[in-house]
Amino acid sequence: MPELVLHANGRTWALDASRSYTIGRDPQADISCIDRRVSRRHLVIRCDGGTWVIEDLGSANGTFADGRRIQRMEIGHGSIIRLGNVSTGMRLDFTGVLTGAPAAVGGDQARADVPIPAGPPRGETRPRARGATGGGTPEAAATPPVVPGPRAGEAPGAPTGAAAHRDELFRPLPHHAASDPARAAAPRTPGDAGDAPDPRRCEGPAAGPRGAAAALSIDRDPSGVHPIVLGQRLRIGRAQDNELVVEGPYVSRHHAEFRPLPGGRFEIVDLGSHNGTYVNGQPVDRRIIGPYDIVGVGHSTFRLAGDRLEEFVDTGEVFFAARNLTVTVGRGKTILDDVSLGVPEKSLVAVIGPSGSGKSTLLRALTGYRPADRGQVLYDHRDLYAQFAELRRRIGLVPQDDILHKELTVDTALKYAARLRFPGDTKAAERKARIDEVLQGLRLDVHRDKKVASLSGGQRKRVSVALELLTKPSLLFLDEPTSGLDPGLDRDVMKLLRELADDGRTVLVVTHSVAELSLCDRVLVMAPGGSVAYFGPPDEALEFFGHDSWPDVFSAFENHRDDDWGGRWRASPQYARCAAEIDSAVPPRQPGAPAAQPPARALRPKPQGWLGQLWTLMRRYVSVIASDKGFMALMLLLPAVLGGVSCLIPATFGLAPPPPGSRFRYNQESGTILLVLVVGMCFSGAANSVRELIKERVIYERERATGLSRSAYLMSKVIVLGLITAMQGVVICAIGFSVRQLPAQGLLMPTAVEVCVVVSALGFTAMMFGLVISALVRTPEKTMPLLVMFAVVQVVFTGVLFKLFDSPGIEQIGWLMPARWAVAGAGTTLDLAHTMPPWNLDQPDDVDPLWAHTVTQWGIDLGALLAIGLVCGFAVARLLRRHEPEVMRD
Ligand SMILES: Nc1ncnc2c1ncn2[C@@H]1O[C@H](COP(=O)(O)OP(=O)(O)OP(=O)(O)O)[C@@H](O)[C@H]1O
Repeated sequence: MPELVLHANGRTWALDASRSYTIGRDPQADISCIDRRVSRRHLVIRCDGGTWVIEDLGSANGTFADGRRIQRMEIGHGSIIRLGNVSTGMRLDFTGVLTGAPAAVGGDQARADVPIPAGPPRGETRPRARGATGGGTPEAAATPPVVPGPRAGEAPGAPTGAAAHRDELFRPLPHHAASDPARAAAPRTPGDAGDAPDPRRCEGPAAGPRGAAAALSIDRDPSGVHPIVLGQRLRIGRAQDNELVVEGPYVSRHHAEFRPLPGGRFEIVDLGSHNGTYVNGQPVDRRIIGPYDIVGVGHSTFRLAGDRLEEFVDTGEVFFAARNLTVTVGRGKTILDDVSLGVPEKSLVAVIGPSGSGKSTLLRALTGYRPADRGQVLYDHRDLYAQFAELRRRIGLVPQDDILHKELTVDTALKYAARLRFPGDTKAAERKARIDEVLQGLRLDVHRDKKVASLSGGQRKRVSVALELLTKPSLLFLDEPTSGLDPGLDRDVMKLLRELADDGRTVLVVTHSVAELSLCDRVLVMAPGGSVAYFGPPDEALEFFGHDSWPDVFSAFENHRDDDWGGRWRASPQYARCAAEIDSAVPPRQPGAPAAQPPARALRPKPQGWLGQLWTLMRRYVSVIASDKGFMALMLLLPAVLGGVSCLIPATFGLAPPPPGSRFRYNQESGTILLVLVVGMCFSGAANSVRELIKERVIYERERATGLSRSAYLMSKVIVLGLITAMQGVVICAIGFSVRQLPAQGLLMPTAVEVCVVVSALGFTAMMFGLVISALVRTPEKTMPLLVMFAVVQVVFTGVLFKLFDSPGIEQIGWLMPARWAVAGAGTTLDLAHTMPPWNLDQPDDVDPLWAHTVTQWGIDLGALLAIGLVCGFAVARLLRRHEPEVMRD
């Protein structure tokens, strides 16, 4: 059998071909190490049919050979393998064994453990080998002698078993270097795993202490271990009376519970938490947990490990990567072309590029708003798209437009935002404490009582950032936060972002401004066509492009749009360096796994949160309206004026039929007055709502991504606007009827009340039509023409101007018009069919059937009116969907 010698960090093991060896951080591994980049069970070495092979066991950070990530590889004399990182990962050297060299570990032994002083393997300087073949020649290095017995420098009799060397196999954790003064002071050599990271160098996530820690996802060491007592439940939540207290803005007081099952198994049960409990990124109500399942509660994840529960807290220092992101639109036009990047934790990354180069598209792909058609986004090694339901809460996004209601004060706006995002059982004091903390952190506390509208552009941007920071995101994305700001404010905002990154999160900012790029760790330059032209330290970028200034670079993009900028980047040595690093951080894609969207179920808000959301949204909406004095005045003025103008129409008998004995048989003006009132109400109702959705579309889009319920949002609009519109209906009718004579008797109620009910119902339906328009258009300017069109069409279809019934086609179109049913409803009460002159005086009984003076017809007319409103409600819900992040469209 061929034998093999493994050299790692100055130690040597002779491997026995009759057995296999696992390497990993797991104390139970055959060869155990403590490097954080190495997975618990990282790889296995075994002799397969006479050939030695290594096989990666699905490690998080990968196994590398010859600069490439490998899954399985034959190894032999001279093989060099890296664990956890392509260039700085733990190095394993394999060499052959001299004839007669003892194979130290037998099949019945637990571990390979024969240290032998070995010569340097190919290509690397290592301590010289001792023994006859020493001397430093390549040959000598290639055939190191195997010397059984104690390690060099080890006292005879010292333990030589696995336990003895386990902690020494690999050098101390890179991230421990800083806390080890001797090591920290020692001169460093390139490739030393303990090198301090320079995030401005394109060294990838695991290049240094911080990278190593972040690149491990669930594979990192737990931040806490909680013993599980057999047969006992373990409740998780924010409240102190839980067995396991977990802090965080997304954790409910009593969030979830681990419950024992027969056979020593456990299940996780969600206790009706506000933000959900997740298993492997998918929301669950109840699920049996296996050893490989990851349970997510807020920013913490848990894993069962025997009789313990390991907790991993996401403190914000996570590695974020994207690989091969490609977005195509229309008939296959590529607007994002194979974009890859790896962002170490605590980095500030700027995305720049000419207009239309795909910066916003990239941002939407990275945040999961519009997942890429191809490629992966990895958050701490977890697939963001597949686990968006859970991971979306770790991402903050500040869009280009402000995500706060300008009419509110900073304090009030943040209070409502906190109410919507935090669990329903969060106390007001807890929310206030977090708001205070964020405002102080961003030096905004002096502005807290000012209206958002009164703040400068830079301050407003800070408030938007404050809003996002409420929930402590690990990743913060900003879309052109400095657009429209003067250079001073531009610098302020960028400095703020630098501070935020240094504080323990990754910040990625899309910007047009290149003035403050030096504050960033990396810059991603997008080229026309959506490809990457450069990704790396900002101070190397201009040299890479061969220009002296950024305007020159942008001019080059403009003048050579068709050049293969992406190809030039991919052919560069800088790319090779970065790509290898990105690959080293990205676990291989599971075969056949699509860049999937999360299951729809994952996106539904918890039912118990719906009413709370509705209540908060309604209160916020009322606050916004109440603080907008102009809007309030208009709301009162409009019905008053419309009701008033109807009084100007001369009408001897008002809305009533001529009295018996009068020389007039009919009252033509009654129809005209009703037409004015109805059209006035139509216009008023639709005007109330026509801008309401479009004007806060950005806010809705952002809040929807954080879990806002679409139906709660829509309902808040319907209820508040519905009430306002109904009140306007009362005002219109009160003024309009004040000078008019009405028929003495209604069908069910007093005539004025009965007509007023119909007019108010019309206002409601018109308001719903307004919402449809508001959800339909892409810009607020388009609402006005549509509003006017709606009002004019209603005039035509009132049924008062010409005969609608018995007119095939027109009659059926009329059924779709709220004004048609409103006039009909009021007409039944007023008996308009016999008050107005018939269309044909020779046929006085040929009257509109919808105007029949009966209770049933009144009910039908009113019902049809409200049904149209309901249909509009469904239409709005569908249309709203179009403006939501793609992943939220359930
Ligand atoms: N849904 C879409 N359908 C078709 N083309 C699209 C779509 N979305 C974006 N594009 C096109 O893709 C290109 C990139 O758009 P994107 O908004 O990402 O660029 P950008 O770099 O952010 O531009 P700017 O700096 O002007 O904001 C543009 O040419 C744009 O017209």
